Amino acid sequence: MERVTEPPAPNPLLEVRDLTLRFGGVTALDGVGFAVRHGELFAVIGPNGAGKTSIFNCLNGVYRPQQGTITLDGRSLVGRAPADIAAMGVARTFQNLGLFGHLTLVENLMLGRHHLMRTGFFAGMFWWGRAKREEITHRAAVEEIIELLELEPYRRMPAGLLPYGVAKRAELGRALAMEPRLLLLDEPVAGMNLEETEDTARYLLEVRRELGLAMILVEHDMSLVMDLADRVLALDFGVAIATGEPSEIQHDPQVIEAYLGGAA
Ligand SMILES: Nc1ncnc2c1ncn2[C@@H]1O[C@H](COP(=O)(O)OP(=O)(O)OP(=O)(O)O)[C@@H](O)[C@H]1O
Repeated sequence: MERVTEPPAPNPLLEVRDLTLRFGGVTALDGVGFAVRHGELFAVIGPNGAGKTSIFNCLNGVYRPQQGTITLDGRSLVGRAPADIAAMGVARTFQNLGLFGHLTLVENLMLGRHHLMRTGFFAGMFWWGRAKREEITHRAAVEEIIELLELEPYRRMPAGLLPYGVAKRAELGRALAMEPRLLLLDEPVAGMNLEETEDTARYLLEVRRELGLAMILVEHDMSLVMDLADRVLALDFGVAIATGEPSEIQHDPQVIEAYLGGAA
């Protein structure tokens, strides 16, 4: 299997080099390197077990790689706790929803902004005016996201009662409420029907257009990846086998072999 390494990109937002992660005898990631540019929609593809989720877990501090470097605007992420990495601007949506079912959609989005809030509960008791002003600012930011994702009709509904496609969109909203610099999208259309998938594609394009946010997409739906991504990294058995624009990746012999080999 031939390994690819990208030539260094000028001023990338995220730079990953030589990332290696092992679980006992299993090498989940084997010297993986790639860079994500500011505002780029970057996709990671690969057959089951290729290492896609492991990359996300290394990026957000859930797993600590044995080797390699990860930098966000030049600052190292390796060894930091997930909460610190989130505070540095890396947000993630989950394959299984990460919403609080008994809280309303607005409350879930407000929670997404928690780390941006300066006034804690006790300070709020003494500095009531400041806390109130802060809440108004955060409310306004949340309302902008609700408008961007066309979630107005569901504002006061408990998240647990939202239809599936809407709940996934609400989760995207919660991640956006964190005002991230890099958004990790973990299978955003898993379990969706065609209409919901098309809607999600539209919202993701809208988010990129409106917010210019860099995103990494892990997704099994190849047509979505090929439609949305600026560039794609293909993994197989933890090794980066190709990086390039969707049209190049689609015709890459190693990528075709990885997928067809898996299906045979
Ligand atoms: N916590 C863990 N303990 C042991 N092995 C693990 C662990 N997490 C992942 N692995 C192994 O690492 C390899 C990569 O797994 P990973 O979940 O990253 O792949 P994936 O590409 O996300 O797969 P899928 O598309 O099925 O979600 C697999 O062989 C998997 O069994």
